Amino acid sequence: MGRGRKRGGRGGGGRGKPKPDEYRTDLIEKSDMKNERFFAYYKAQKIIPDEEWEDFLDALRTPLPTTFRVAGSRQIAKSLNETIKNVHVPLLSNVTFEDQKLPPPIQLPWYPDGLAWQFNIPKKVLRKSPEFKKFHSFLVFETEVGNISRQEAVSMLPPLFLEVEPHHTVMDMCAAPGSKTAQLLEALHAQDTLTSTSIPSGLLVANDSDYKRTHLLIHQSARLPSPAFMVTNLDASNYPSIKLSAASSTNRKEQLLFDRILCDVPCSGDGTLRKNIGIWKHWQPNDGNGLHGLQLRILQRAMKMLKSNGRIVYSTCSINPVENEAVIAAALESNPEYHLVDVSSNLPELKRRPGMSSWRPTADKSISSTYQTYEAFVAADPQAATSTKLTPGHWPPPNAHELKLERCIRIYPHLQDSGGFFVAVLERKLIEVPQIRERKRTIENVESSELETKKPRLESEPETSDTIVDPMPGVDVKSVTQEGGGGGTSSGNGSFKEMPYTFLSPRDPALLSCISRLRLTSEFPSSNVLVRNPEGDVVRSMYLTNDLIKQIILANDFTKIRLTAAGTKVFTKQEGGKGVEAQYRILGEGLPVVLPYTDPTSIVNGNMSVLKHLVMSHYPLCTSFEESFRPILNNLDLGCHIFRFPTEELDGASLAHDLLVPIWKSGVSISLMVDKKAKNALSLRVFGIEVPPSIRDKKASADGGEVAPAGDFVDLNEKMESEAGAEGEAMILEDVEVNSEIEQIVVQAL
Ligand SMILES: C[S@@+](CC[C@H](N)C(=O)[O-])C[C@H]1O[C@@H](n2cnc3c(N)ncnc32)[C@H](O)[C@@H]1O
Repeated sequence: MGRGRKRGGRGGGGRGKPKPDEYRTDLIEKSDMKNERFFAYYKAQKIIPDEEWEDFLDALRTPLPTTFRVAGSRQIAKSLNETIKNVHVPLLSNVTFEDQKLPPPIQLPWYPDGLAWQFNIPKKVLRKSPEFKKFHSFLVFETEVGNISRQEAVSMLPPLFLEVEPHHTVMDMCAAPGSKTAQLLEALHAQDTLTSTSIPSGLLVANDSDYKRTHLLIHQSARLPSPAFMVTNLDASNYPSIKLSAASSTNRKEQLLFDRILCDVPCSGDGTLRKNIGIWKHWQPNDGNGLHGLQLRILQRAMKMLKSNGRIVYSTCSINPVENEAVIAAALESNPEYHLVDVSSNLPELKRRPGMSSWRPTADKSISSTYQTYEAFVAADPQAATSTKLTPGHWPPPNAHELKLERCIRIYPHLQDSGGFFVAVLERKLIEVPQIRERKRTIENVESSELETKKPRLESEPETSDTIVDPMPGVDVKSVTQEGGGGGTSSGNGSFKEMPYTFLSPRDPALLSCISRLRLTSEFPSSNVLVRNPEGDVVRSMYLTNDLIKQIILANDFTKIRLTAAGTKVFTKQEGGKGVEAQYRILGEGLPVVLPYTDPTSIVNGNMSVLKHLVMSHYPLCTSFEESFRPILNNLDLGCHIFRFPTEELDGASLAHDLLVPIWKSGVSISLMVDKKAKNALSLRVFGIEVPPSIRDKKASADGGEVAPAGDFVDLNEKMESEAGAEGEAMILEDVEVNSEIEQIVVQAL
């Protein structure tokens, strides 16, 4: 997408003849989908052969089909994909609406393991056809819990070309709203099983310069909780060095370098015309011209942060060579240790066109002329040359053919009914440069590349060799915060108001109580648990990180790297309700992370009818469960437990794999501690029905309030536009709270 400007277009709609208002919020007739500047500019670039021009325009004027990806960890995705293939598609294969046969969803042929789908059904049909309505509900609820991601087909490409593995250190430079971040996280977690999350040795840093948008990244990550994930809020073109712990002999801090970097840079977004139809009205070549400098600086900064033999994927949703090949060419010119990778045999079913080696920029809004060389441009209009942002780097370099720019990938809308897109895969040759010299060069190069200066938001980091306070695991020291390393506070960094990250002592009483409550084994990495306050008080939530993230937090001033999130939340404080003391409970999102360390004898085994009762009722009384299960419930201590429901089929309902859920036992009832939307998704998946509204929902509805709307099946970029004004915190899903007030309502109602 582009720079987050307001756009009215919405995806969906069919290829037939749906009325425009079925998928458009800002009406525009096909005949108005034109822009002479756009036509003149792209004809001059010769981006496609003349004989394809009309097909290209036709595709641009047709709404995009809906595409989605089955997300989540690999095994869960495969299991859900089977459900779509074997249950939903057959049900949708013979559906007619107003005497027209509707096509069922189809798999995108190029996406690995058939995990991406496309369908072309107008919104009206989704609302009115019972079969498609049910499918739509399924998509909405599975999206809410992160098992499905509505995402433009072409936007799924960059993470596939990055080829991330669990041991990789990965950076997503411009990550929000995070659809590609989610794909990268899934690749990092390739070793997760159906029920438990692995702790990768690598990490993913998701960065965005827009603070509000970083909260979308945090929201996204709650869908695939990872101790190996962190979010930063920095200008990617000036990203500071992240330090690792001091090397013991010299006490000098090494720089974190990356195996994989994604540069999905801000762009003019003209490849998204089918969705963002406002671009028809406003498009002009200076959109791309003005972004070239920032795009190049972001890519060049990434090139300095990559390990030898590492890989960078640069992508835009623009078809403008000034934002694409020109950036790649200029970056290769200044970084000769890099080359473009030939990925022509990857994703063989993907229809693509080679990158361009010649193009003709212009600064002229009405495109009366384009110029073959920078010199020709300056000669034609010396004044314009000084007043525009055009540089020689906007043009192809004289050695363009040597750079193998044809290895870049161009996707046009008419090739496979998608958006327009650009991808380039770059690798750094193995070089034997000592890392410490590399770091010095890094800083120098970044500074010298700041020709079109954008005032850096951060002060440059002092080159200190501060001592790191790193407690030995198992040694009972006072809580250690990353402030031990940098001594920074948020006040030192302008508007950055995040709370610090403080690691708990493994003997912290609150942590020990969680460990004993859940009977966690001694392998649980209890020295990697942190809280978000300077004193190390366990006020509300505890987070788990992997070793590498811990190392980074301890070695860096979190305000300098503007660390917005790190690790994943595992335990949270739960007020107990009547007669029950407050205690820490495991969160739904933390359970798969903690499960491998849980003593199996502490897990309570349930069955399908118990599950159904828990899902369909709100805070059911212990006495309302089947008789054989009541003694088990009676024997449980008050508070938090883990229940396991094994694979089973009962009365047409089926669990495809073991299900593990957090449960809370209060004085009189037990409840499933999962978010309302997750509960609905579970119910639809297992029992084929939605959860009936709770008493609280009914009461809210009677009072004229809003009751958990199912919402639309929207993609993150669209969601961004509508939620941009909302406070990030409000978007983070929280588990349901059980409190005495709700308990009372339940008891009264029963
Ligand atoms: C094309 S969008 C990224 C889409 C994202 N990769 C995804 O797949 O969901 C570009 C992002 O870059 C961010 N951005 C713009 N300028 C930036 C900069 N200088 N540094 C870092 N991020 C920047 C914008 O806030 C926007 O979220």
